[in-house]
Amino acid sequence: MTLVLSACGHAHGGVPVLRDFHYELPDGLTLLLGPEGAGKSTLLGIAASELTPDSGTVALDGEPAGSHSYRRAVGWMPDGVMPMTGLTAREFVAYVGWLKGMRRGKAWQAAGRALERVRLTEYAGSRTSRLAPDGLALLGSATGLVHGARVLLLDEPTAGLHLHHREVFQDVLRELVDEGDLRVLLATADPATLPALATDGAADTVDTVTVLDTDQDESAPLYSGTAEDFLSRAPEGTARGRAPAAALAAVLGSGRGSGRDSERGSERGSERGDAGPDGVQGSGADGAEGTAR
Ligand SMILES: Nc1ncnc2c1ncn2[C@@H]1O[C@H](COP(=O)(O)OP(=O)(O)OP(=O)(O)O)[C@@H](O)[C@H]1O
Repeated sequence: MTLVLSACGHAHGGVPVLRDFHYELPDGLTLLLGPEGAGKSTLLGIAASELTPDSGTVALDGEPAGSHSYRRAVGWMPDGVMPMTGLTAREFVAYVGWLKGMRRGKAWQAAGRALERVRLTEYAGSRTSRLAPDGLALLGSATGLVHGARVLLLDEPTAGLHLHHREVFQDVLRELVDEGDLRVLLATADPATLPALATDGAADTVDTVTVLDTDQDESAPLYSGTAEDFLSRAPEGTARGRAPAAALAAVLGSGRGSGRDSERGSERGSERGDAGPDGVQGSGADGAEGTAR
């Protein structure tokens, strides 16, 4: 099962974000990192067929994005789940299933199962407007799963959550991936989104880390590698808790040091007065499993 973006181009307001972009979603759980404006939401939106690329193709096992089977197979949780006043958690999830083309009865049954998978069964009858932020994040995942998704796309799902709730969310995601035929792509600007990255559980939790940057050549991610390889990019002696942020800074630093500033990157960089990521120069170990360009 493979979700592939081939030669995709997309511009916002005439400024290219992706150009001739190729991406194949890896197995398991992939963390998509990068600073604000790097194009993470754009990539997710295209993969979710919420955005139509200006050029190129998107397909899951040969089924084109936008087709009925593609939409059923790909679940998407956009940045920030808005509760629907008046609907219970189960009604909300069932409603999303119905929007995805399920019959009402099936959507209702599937909503119960989806809530169980994200550990929200006890809140099934609660109004969505009453759910705490962590409950909403889990609810968003349930809406992504209700229609039997094989790919789950999550945009900043844990923004603003306390550490404990991020840990619960991370454990739920890992369980979902380990249960079987599900790939997850989680986009965030914050490498501490999944607490495991800052502990020794990184390799068991995150399968792949992919990095986009504003300054990259838009045809491929700046970096893609295992969690272990990614963390090894942090300068030697970095405390484990700081390793995710330091590794990201190093990867971004090595990309920006390569002198391949894109049109978009140059524009964005000058807009922000951005002189580079925290002054960290990228070097790090050359992991065999990762690619940094
Ligand atoms: N609807 C839009 N109209 C105009 N420009 C947009 C639009 N959406 C995104 N952009 C611009 O495209 C670039 C990529 O945005 P995108 O949201 O994909 O990045 P991101 O990595 O997800 O950033 P963030 O974490 O801030 O959401 C940014 O410079 C952004 O300002």
